[in-house]
Amino acid sequence: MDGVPGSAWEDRDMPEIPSEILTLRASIDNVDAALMHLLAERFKFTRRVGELKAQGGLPPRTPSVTASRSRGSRRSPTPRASTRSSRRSSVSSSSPRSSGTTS
Ligand SMILES: C=C(O[C@@H]1C=C(C(=O)O)C=C[C@H]1O)C(=O)O
Repeated sequence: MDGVPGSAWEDRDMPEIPSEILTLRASIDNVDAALMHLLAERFKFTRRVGELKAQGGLPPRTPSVTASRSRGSRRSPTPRASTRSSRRSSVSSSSPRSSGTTS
């Protein structure tokens, strides 16, 4: 790989890594872990939605829901099916600190 731009440096050629880079790498690892946790939580919720849809004879995909989600809209297209209290408990149950062993 000699002479290839961007190729890995040999360890012996590597200058000392500034401590700020080490700190930033640790922060990046923490963010990655949090993202993984959130994606796992999200998957639990969408899987449960899928189970409930299958039980209720609903189609697996609801285009209006996924479209409003990708626009960043928090408003449910089916407000009669949502309540404030259930929403609040859903949010709190997805906190990384409170649900490390709920999988
Ligand atoms: C969450 C809903 O639908 C689900 C949402 C998905 C998503 O956002 O990735 C995927 C599958 C759907 O079953 C819903 O209809 O409320």
